[in-house]
Amino acid sequence: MSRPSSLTPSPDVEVPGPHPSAPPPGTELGEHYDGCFGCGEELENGLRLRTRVGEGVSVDTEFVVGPGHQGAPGLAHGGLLSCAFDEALGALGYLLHQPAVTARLETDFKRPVPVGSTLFIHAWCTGVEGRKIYAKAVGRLNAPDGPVAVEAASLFVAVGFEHFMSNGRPEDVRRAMQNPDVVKAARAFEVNP
Ligand SMILES: CCCCCCCC/C=C\CCCCCCCC(=O)SCCNC(=O)CCNC(=O)[C@H](O)C(C)(C)COP(=O)(O)OP(=O)(O)OC[C@H]1O[C@@H](n2cnc3c(N)ncnc32)[C@H](O)[C@@H]1OP(=O)(O)O
Repeated sequence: MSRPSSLTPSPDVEVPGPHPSAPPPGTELGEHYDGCFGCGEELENGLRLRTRVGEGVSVDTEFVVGPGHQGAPGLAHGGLLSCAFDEALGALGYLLHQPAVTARLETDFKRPVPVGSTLFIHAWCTGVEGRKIYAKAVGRLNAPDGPVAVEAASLFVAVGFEHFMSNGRPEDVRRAMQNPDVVKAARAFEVNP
């Protein structure tokens, strides 16, 4: 099936503000699920990213690149950098109070990212059209105003909670639903698990 390739919304699209009950700027969002490779706090080999709410529908995420994240010797693996961006962009759904999944993610690698560096990722929503949530992100080296190393653009598609319930491996879904934090995350989206 052919898909439109653009990751840019129509010029007249509305750029939404945060949902009235979205957490205020500065709030740390915490993990949305302990098995998440991007944000799971206890996941041994995960990225363990922490994300803070920014102004409007935006977030800031820091990725500390460690020796377990290498592609070439001493340099971050591009796929893991894309993963960090997927996580940061996905967190915008919290501010819109809308569960959503990545449909497209485009990543531009502009500079090498060495092990030991911190990538400061800023992600923001650029528009919502029906179920389609457009967003962009930029990653800067070692400081929020450091040189740009990575840029990303994405299209997320809004889904209902049943997307996770009916597509996830049943034992993982059952285990997740026993975790009060996941139930709390689901409630934060005002969906009924
Ligand atoms: C029980 C416990 C649960 C715990 C959970 C707690 C809450 C957590 C909530 C949130 C966590 C956030 C976590 C962030 C982590 C990172 C996010 C990820 O990595 S997500 C994983 C990777 N992504 C997928 O697995 C998607 C797989 N794809 C799909 O499921 C479908 O393709 C889906 C939902 C994306 C679309 O399918 P359709 O059938 O619902 O809808 P259609 O009609 O195809 O698309 C809707 C519109 O979007 C466009 N579209 C869809 N895909 C497109 C594409 N690839 N490129 C361009 N446009 C596309 C279409 O053209 C259509 O546009 P027009 O409305 O007609 O204008």
